[in-house]
Amino acid sequence: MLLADLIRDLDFTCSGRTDLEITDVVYDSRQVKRGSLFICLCGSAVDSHQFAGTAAKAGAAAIVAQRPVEAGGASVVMVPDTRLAMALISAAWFGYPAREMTVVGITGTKGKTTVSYMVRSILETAGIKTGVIGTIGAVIGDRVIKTDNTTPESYEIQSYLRWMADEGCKAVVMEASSIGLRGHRLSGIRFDYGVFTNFSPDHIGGNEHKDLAEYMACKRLLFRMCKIGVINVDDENWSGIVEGHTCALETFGFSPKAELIAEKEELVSRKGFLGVRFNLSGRLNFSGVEVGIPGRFSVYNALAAVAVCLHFPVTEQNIRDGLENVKVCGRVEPVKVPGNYTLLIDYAHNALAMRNILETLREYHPKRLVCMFGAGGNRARSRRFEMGEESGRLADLSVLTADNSRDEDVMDIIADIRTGIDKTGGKYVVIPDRKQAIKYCMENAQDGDVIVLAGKGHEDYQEIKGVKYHLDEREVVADILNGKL
Ligand SMILES: CC(=O)N[C@H]1[C@@H](OP(=O)(O)OP(=O)(O)OC[C@H]2O[C@@H](n3ccc(=O)[nH]c3=O)[C@H](O)[C@@H]2O)O[C@H](CO)[C@@H](O)[C@@H]1O[C@H](C)C(=O)N[C@@H](C)C(=O)N[C@H](CCC(=O)O)C(=O)O
Ligand SMILES: Nc1ncnc2c1ncn2[C@@H]1O[C@H](COP(=O)(O)OP(=O)(O)OP(=O)(O)O)[C@@H](O)[C@H]1O
Repeated sequence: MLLADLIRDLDFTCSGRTDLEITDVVYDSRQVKRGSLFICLCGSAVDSHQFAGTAAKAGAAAIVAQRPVEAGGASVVMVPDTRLAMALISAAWFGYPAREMTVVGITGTKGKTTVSYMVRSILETAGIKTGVIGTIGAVIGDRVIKTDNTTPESYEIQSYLRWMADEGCKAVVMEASSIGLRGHRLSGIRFDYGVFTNFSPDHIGGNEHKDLAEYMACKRLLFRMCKIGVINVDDENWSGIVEGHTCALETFGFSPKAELIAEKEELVSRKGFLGVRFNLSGRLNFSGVEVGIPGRFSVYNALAAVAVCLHFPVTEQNIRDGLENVKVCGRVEPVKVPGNYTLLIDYAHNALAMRNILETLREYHPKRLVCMFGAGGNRARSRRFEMGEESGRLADLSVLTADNSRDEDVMDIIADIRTGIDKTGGKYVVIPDRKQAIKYCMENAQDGDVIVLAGKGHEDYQEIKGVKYHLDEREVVADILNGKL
């Protein structure tokens, strides 16, 4: 592709030729080859403008920069912001794949992943092939490309969008993190729908946001990039989030002022199913809609998903089936077992997440709430005491085992967890081998128990002494049921 075609959407000045053939677009100098276009970025640790000369020596045909650089004979494209430039160049490089699909973006402090999967579940039930890009990875059906970030770098996003369009996806749902929005990872994409789930203090400090105001300002950006904003009006911050919006607005919530309203929600518990049931009114009139994810907040996530899906050719039955059967990999994910108890896999690996999940599950009044977990090695010790305290307080039985112990001895980690549990008088057993701990939970399950395997979620490995061993808890459960373990 010619440099001129790649940069035509940018506000730029160029020294050097623009009729050069570009062989690749890269933003890491170590990957530059002959004919590459190298984009200099100001990162949190490194300002890669310093590598422009090295990139030119390695054969880069052109360099994109936001300040003067030493670039040998390469053409230099000067832009005000190289991250914005990278998003626009990447979109051009991959042939504007977002234009070939209906694009949904989800922002908010909590619920982004869950709403994405709910939208996908409803659309795919209606036969609309849907890709997802978010915390779990770039996903089509069972295929997952793991991502480092909830909202990956713009180049990666555009490459996943190309993959999805080429695979015949008609829609794509993307988690739009505030950091991703701030860093122009989503720039150049015209979202058909932008969703706001909720807003609470999070991601402040360190490399993230300087304060709450900046966090909100970044979330706001989505509603200047989409055609229709779908807004939770029960969240007290909603008007701050849509300030300066350029999209049409649609609303959901329990509030009678919302356009899509939930009513009469109740918790539902039956074998292998923990969820919520509610009625929909306002734009729809459905009674007894069930969502297969526990917690009252599932109603909000479902409302957001339904509000989006109403814009697609979906039937009432598609909505009902999609919500009832939705599964989010590793997030209170039910695993089928023959016994009369419920087995869940969840990602909770700190005290707050553990409290959230255990309090949510307590509301279902299980016979016993059993929590199996460990804690990561080479990480803050306080986390272990706190997790021990939460599980000791909220679970009827804690099964202590290994997580990613890394370089530490698993028994030392468990000793710290026990210190926390001992404060509460909660019951526990210690089974350091994680597979054996799962087996113990299943073999000792009682009718009506809810058992949560906490910590691994969607991960499929266990890291011990520098080695990542394969461990997928779904496979472990299957092996136990098949008598292989
Ligand atoms: C603070 C931050 O946003 N960091 C992200 C950033 O890394 P960085 O700024 O540290 O990069 P850097 O090391 O300074 O390098 C800058 C540039 O120099 C280049 N380089 C470096 C060395 C060299 O020899 N040559 C060279 O060209 C690098 O390729 C890079 O382009 O760019 C990386 C690649 O795109 C990201 O993976 C990384 O996210 C880190 C992992 C991270 O934790 N980010 C968090 C803050 C984040 O983005 N979180 C959000 C929100 C999550 C949520 O809401 O739940 C997310 O979307 O994930
Ligand atoms: N609408 C909601 N309101 C409050 N809590 C929620 C909501 N949805 C999910 N949660 C809780 O937050 C946890 C994370 O949910 P989810 O992964 O969908 O959110 P996320 O926005 O993608 O979060 P993260 O950025 O932390 O990955 C869930 O396990 C659940 O406990």
